[in-house]
Amino acid sequence: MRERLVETLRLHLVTDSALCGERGVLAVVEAAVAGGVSCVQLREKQLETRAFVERARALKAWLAPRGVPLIINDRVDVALASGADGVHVGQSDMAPADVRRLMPGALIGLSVESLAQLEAAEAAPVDYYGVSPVFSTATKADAAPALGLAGLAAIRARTARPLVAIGGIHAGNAAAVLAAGADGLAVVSALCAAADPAAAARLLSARMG
Ligand SMILES: Cc1ncc(COP(=O)(O)OP(=O)(O)O)c(N)n1
Ligand SMILES: Cc1nc(C(=O)O)sc1CCOP(=O)(O)O
Ligand SMILES: [Mg+2]
Repeated sequence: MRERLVETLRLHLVTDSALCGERGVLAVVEAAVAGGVSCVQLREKQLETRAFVERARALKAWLAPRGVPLIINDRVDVALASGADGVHVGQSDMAPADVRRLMPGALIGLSVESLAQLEAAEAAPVDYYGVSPVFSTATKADAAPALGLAGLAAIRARTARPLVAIGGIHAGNAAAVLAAGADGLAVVSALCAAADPAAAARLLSARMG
């Protein structure tokens, strides 16, 4: 059960429509999945709700036959309306227990940015943690201070739950992040801003061993 979940979370694409540019989010997702992405999180901070649901439905329709789960960032209503597989929430988003009540079978991810947040989260109904950010990143303006590999390792030592590392991760540091204890990697710019997202995903997968 845990092994299957970890396999699913292994290479997690978090979308950014500005970085995808004129190619569009769906085209970048298609290429990244062809290159080895195992899970997609649709993250839309500006899109109006109706357009967000439509984009989520289009992604779900393309991903489902390929066995790749769709996770929605922040928005349980969008996840429910689109039939998505899960929701990723942060420390100020809807509490995991409330997400679980609304979506009993969903894959629920929670961001943890410190050991204190981890301790508080261990009793919550969460399937995986987003350990964030491991390295500093320009992609999220309000990210917490970087944990570094030592911070990730300290979190690894305190929980058996799957850890998905995020923040500043690319092919050049992927192996080190896994060696520090991550089960999976979540990336935005290394895929969404890549000239060839399929090739970028293949390189990341290769570096993950
Ligand atoms: C896998 C993963 N980890 C962490 C985050 C960050 O979530 P959050 O703290 O809610 O910040 P926003 O993404 O909502 O800006 C994530 N999205 N995915
Ligand atoms: C979506 C997100 N959440 C973060 C957090 O620290 O919670 S960092 C981040 C963006 C990561 O982008 P990139 O792979 O381009 O560094
Ligand atoms: Mg959030």
